[in-house]
Amino acid sequence: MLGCVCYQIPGRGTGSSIYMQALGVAAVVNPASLTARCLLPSRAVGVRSCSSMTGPKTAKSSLLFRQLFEKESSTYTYLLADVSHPDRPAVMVDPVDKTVERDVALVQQLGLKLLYVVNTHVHADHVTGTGLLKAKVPGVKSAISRASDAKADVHLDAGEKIHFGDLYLEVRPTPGHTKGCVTYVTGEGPEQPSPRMAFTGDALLIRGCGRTDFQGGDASQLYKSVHSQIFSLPKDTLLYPAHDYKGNTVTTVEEELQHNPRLTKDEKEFKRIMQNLGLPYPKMIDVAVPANMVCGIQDPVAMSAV
Ligand SMILES: N[C@@H](CCC(=O)N[C@@H](CSS)C(=O)NCC(=O)O)C(=O)O
Repeated sequence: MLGCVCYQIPGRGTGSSIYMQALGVAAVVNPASLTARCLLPSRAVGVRSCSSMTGPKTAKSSLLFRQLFEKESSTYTYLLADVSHPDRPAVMVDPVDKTVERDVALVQQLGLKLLYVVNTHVHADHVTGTGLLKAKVPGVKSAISRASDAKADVHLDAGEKIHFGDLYLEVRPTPGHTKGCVTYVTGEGPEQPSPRMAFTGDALLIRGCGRTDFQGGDASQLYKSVHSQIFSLPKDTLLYPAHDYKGNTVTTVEEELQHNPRLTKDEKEFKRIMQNLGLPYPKMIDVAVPANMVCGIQDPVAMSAV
């Protein structure tokens, strides 16, 4: 596990809490007081009624953020929570079955209420922890893109928002590594984390990108997805991938626009690079894909005993 020390930095912004990860770059500040608003679209996940949103709010949203690592598959799991909200509601992105005990313990220790476990896509290299988390944490809902065709409690479409307290993640479709890949991006606005943060799954890796040779992969589509949905974000947006094989933890749009050895090329050259990666298939692909199409629950009878 990398960087799980939480620092609270006083005196920044207008009294808001800042939580900073030890090894990551993420420093999340929400300086502005919330004002009366009703931004939730009817398709938003975690919809609250507009009446509960009226009237000025004086509380400030503070993001608690953790980047967690599973070493066998080099997978990052992310935990986000609104710790200004009395319920401390939380969302987990891309958990791994092997580290669910650790993740549940962390959620409990931090006093969080886990609302959603969301996946960026149907992973091919590890079994998601989603099913185990659903069994261990009462009330938690699984979510994945509708385009993935995978089973889940909530199917997400482009532009939908996953709300946790006063914070949210926006769903951006980024197919190409798989047909159902999405990137989750923190909200836009004065009360949302700044800089923004994007959880890119395997669409964008640090100085790389997801392979495109199975699960509906398509190099042209991936190129367009990354350029239109990720590189169009503000330059300082922090990018958090689902994997890193070299010990990196985070990058930015600006860094990848300058230094990504694949995605800085034109589309033709990108396709040529992707056709010649020569990577062996992930060792667990035959187990992982069918398991992840059902949120990691391969045997419902066995799971009911968990
Ligand atoms: N060796 C690993 C799998 C490594 C791999 O193929 N990673 C994928 C993401 S997980 S499907 C990938 O897209 N890699 C791109 C790259 O450039 O490395 C295993 O056997 O599990």
